Amino acid sequence: MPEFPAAAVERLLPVADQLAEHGWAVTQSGLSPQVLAELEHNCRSLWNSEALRPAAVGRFGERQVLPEVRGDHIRWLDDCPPSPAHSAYLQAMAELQRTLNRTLLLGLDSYETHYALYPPGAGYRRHVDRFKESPLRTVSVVLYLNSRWQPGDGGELRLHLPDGPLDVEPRAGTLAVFMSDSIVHEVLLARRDRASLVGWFRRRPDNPLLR
Ligand SMILES: O=C(O)CCC(=O)C(=O)O
Ligand SMILES: [Fe+2]
Repeated sequence: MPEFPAAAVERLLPVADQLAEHGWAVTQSGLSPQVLAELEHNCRSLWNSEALRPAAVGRFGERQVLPEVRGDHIRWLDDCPPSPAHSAYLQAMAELQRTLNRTLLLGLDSYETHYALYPPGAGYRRHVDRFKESPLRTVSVVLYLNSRWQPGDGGELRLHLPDGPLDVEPRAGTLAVFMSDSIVHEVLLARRDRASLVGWFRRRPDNPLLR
């Protein structure tokens, strides 16, 4: 099995520690400015070419588009053409997955991810990410792609923590990581188009130890 660069693992250990202790961590992704610029460009081009679809809430038969609850537009990365930036992003997420599995024994075994764009006026009301009917999402990850974000642009991620709310600015390169089953969060209304890649590490469906 190929080893990941020691530097990446070293950088991610504090993220694993913080996640274990508090259920959330905010860090820098470690992706180069070129990769971040390409990912931002891809997300905005998909939006401009109407290749993003309004995101739904609920599962299975109950899926509904409710823009007042959730106003982002998405496209799964699996439905996008491969590119060097996508590979770099997925490699960085694989490093994170490996570090979390090694240090916290979370049994993460797959990663699902989509681009998301919140146009002005869009947000996502308070929720947790794990579905009741399909409890596989274990760790949520959001990579922000807004190179020109400024205070006043809105679209902060608000984590509702025991000590009170914590807002994360959606600046390019910032990575928010949190437990999918327990951290209540919301996206505050965006005032400018807000681009991101959102993903979930899932545990395997048939792990007998977790039944
Ligand atoms: O983009 C964010 O900051 C969070 C998005 C989110 O909560 C979700 O897609 O479930
Ligand atoms: Fe969420």
